[in-house]
Parts: sequence; C-alpha cells; structure tokens
Amino acid sequence: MRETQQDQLVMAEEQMQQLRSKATELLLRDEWKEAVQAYSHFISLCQDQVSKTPEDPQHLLKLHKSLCLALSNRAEARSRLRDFAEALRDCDQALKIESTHFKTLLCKGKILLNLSRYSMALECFKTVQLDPQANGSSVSLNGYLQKCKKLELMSRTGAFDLSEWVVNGFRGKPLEPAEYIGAVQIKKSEIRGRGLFATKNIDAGTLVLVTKAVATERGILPDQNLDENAQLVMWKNFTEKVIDSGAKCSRTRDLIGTLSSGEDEDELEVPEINLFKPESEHIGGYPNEKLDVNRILSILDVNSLIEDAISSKVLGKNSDYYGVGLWVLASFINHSCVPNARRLHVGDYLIVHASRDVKAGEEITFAYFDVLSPLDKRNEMCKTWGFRCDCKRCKFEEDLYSRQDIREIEMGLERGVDAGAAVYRLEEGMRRWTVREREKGYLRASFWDACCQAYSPEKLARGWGRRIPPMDSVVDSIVEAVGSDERVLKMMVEKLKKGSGGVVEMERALKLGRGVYGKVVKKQAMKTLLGLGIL
Ligand SMILES: C[S@@+](CC[C@H](N)C(=O)[O-])C[C@H]1O[C@@H](n2cnc3c(N)ncnc32)[C@H](O)[C@@H]1O
Repeated sequence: MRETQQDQLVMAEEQMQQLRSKATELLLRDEWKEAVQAYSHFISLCQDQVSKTPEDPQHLLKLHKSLCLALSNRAEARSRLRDFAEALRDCDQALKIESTHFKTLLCKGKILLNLSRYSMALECFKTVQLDPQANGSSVSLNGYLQKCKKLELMSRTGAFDLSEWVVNGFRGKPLEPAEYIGAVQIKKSEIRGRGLFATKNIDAGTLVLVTKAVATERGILPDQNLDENAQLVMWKNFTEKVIDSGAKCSRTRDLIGTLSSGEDEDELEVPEINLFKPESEHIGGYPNEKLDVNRILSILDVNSLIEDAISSKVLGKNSDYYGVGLWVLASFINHSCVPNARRLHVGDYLIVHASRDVKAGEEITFAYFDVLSPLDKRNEMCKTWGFRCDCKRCKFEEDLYSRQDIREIEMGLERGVDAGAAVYRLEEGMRRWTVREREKGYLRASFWDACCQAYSPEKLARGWGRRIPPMDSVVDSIVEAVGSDERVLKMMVEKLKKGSGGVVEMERALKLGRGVYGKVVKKQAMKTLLGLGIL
C-alpha cells in the first residue's frame, strides 16, 4: 500500500516530536555531546520538512519556530562543550529566523562574553533587555549587562583593580579581567625575530596587555624533578587542549599560526596588532594548511609559558604548584636579561605590566627565567629554552667575563668568601674598568646574592657599609637595569621596617611595588601588602 503525503507528514512529525523530547531531556541532563547529536538530527529533519512544505504558511511557521528553538538549544549545548565557533553559527542561523529570539540572544551574548568580544556581547544583552520576556529573568540579565559594561570599559582603558584579591593573600576568586592591549605594536626585533614594542612612553606599573590563554593545564607536582611522569601527563593534556581549541575555532588556529615554531624566526611575517583584538573576526593570510600537529607541538615548545605562581613566591604557599599555558599575544614578547616588563597570572589571564619606565619605541621584554643571576647560570637557563640570549647585558658581560678579576670574585664566592668583600672587590673593579653607570646595574644584578648579603644589617654593622656604595644607589641601579623584583623590594621594605627611612623611602618602596605588582594593586593595598600599613 502506498503511503499518502499526509501519512508521511504525520510520520515525520511523530519522529520529530520524539527526537525533540529526547534532545530536551539530554539537554536537561547536561549531556551536551548527546544533546548536540539529537538536535542535529532534529534540525536536519526539520529543514527537510521546510523544503517539502512551501505552500502551507501555518505549517511553515510552526516548523520555523521549532527550527529556531532547536538551533538555539544546540548552540547552548555546543557552548557548554566550548565549541564557540559552531555555537555562534547556530545562534546566527536561529536569529535569521527570528531576529529577536530571546533565548538565542542570551546564549549569543554569553558566548561573545566568553570570547572577550565585549561590545558585541553588550549589544546582544541590550537587545534582549527590550524583550518583554526579559522581565522574568531581569536579575541574571542585569548581571550580564553590568558585567559586560565593566569588562568593555576595562578592555578600552585597562582600568583594573586587583587590590582586594592581592590583599586577601591571592585567595578567593579574583576579579575577572578583560582582555586589553595597551600602547604596543609588533615589529622586527633586534634581539630575534619579531617583538612587542611600546608606541608611547609607559611608566612603571602601567598595563601593557591582558590576554586570555588558548589553553592551560595545572596541577600539583610534589617533587618536580622526581615527578617527570606527572609532568609528561600534564604536557600531553595541555597539547591536546591546544590542538582541540585550534580545531574548534579557525580564528584561534589562525592566531596560533602566526607564532614562531623556532625555524627561520628572522624571516617570519610581522602581524598587525589589531589581529589580536578579540573583536576582530578573521585574520586570514597565514599558511594554516601547514598548521599540523607537529607544527603546533613545535610552536608550543617555543611559546608555552610556565605560570609564575606569585602567591608561592610572595606568601611561600603552593610551592608545588605547576601550571603551563599558551597566551598568543604575549608569545611575541622576547626575553631579555634587562627586562622592562613583568607578568602576573590571574586565572586564565596573563597580565603584563611595565616593571620600569619604558620609552616610546623601546622593545617590551620580560624575563623567561631569573635574571638576578650570573652570566653562566643565565646561559644554562637559556639553553633549556633552546636559544642563546642576544640581549645587551649578555653581550656586555660576555666581553667582561673574559677578565680574570671577575672570575676570581666568582670563585671567591664559591669558596665562601665574605659577601661584603666580594661586593667591595666588584665595585673597585668596575671603577678600574670604567664601567658606565647603567652597566654597573647589570653586574650588580649578576652578583645579586652577594649584594643582598652585603647589605644585611650584620654585614653593614661589621663595617662594609662605609666601604661599599649606599644600598639605595645599588638598588636603583639594579632596578634601572632589570626592573623591579620582589627580592629587591623586600630588601627595601626591611630597611624601612627597621625605621631607617621616612616618607621619601616609603614612596620609593611603593614605586618598586608598582613595578613588581603593577598598578592593578592600588596604593593602600600595596601598603598593606608590603606590611607598611602601620607606618
Ligand atoms: C616566545 S618567542 C618570542 C617571539 C619571537 N621572537 C617571534 O618572532 O615570534 C621565543 C623565541 O624568541 C627568540 N628569543 C626570545 N628572546 C631571545 C633572546 N633574548 N635572545 C635570542 N633569542 C630570543 C628565541 O628564538 C625563542 O625561542
């Protein structure tokens, strides 16, 4: 018996009804992957029906409504799976059917917020607000609107305040930062390949950029040397996450494709800074067909950063903590042993600020490893990064380290010679070798451990104080060379706490603090952090 057209329609309707119920159930049970599959099936059936019933406007309207809702729900499920690109496509398709569809606009706004496209998200939430349905959910909608406005303002101005989180000992949930790009551009670097450059004068503490990770992986490694296996597992998870992010989003893939894989770095194209602004849709022009897994792995080798758990350094907590991540724009920042910027990790965000005053045109650099260490040690650390440092301090010290006197000071320290005597010898040497003021900072930073001990109250009391330069000028020259550092700051604060210093010294310590933590920590919070609140 031949089925009539009507019978076929009824059967299709029944099948769609069943699929819709199943998909809704899966969505309610948070089974996102299965929900996407069920909705995909439903959507293709629905689209099929739309193409078959062009004459019945009532039925067509009903089908379009079902299609719109299914696309919206699939977008929700996809966004939960962090497949934002496909989720956005679903939203746009649904909005083509019904341009003010409440649920879709809300979903699209949340996805855009997640992608740091604040002004577009704001537009979505504003349109949602006009819908009469919005009254019922005004509390959460208002929350999104306020959050979006705040983030949009932050991303334009870089006005962050992390004071509360810092004062609470880096505990609790920090304020969510917005992505931000300050006065910088990417150019060819004299150090190697491309680098990030200041387009204006930037003073110490000012934000340079805030950027969200493509992916991160974190864990506690009780003993980093012994637990190589755990590190390998983390690295594997991390690379999988990066590959997955690239597979899900062509923009992410394109951006990863701009990064160096370590080969022919000086020949690489110099991308426009605007490409890295989250609101810019497509970048194109990069040979991404070459972005296979092997290339991604090489890119990760060159560009992944280990998270600096500031709380572990400052508060002595979480010292077992290990985190690795890829932050695309920050990957253009070269290393220098005379860095002028520092990084701070807040959640998945990397915040870079100037650690000393930077002049327009100067390259922004941060330290990939501890630069308050001597040349040999820095060379070793550089090796693990797979390059030979081409910064001006290394060049200067390489020439100087051929001198026997420097070697003797080093050997003396290894033998346990008094740190005050070593610093005295270094200062005498620098006078004889007519080392310029700026370069004195380089060498003092190289002999930081000795300087630090030499300026301890006990050593000073034993008479070294009169024979070596005043601590303030040594600190100034080190900070001028390598920017602020928490150990230098600590030395200054200890001096202040001993009562040797007034308002001027306090201002100096606060300026150093700004260089270490950035202006994201406001003055009062900085005083509390430095333990100077009572002064
Ligand atoms: C994260 S990338 C920095 C950006 C890179 N220059 C580019 O063009 O994409 C790290 C790579 O930059 C180069 N590099 C960074 N700092 C350097 C330095 N101080 N000396 C020599 N090469 C450096 C090395 O090749 C390193 O593997």
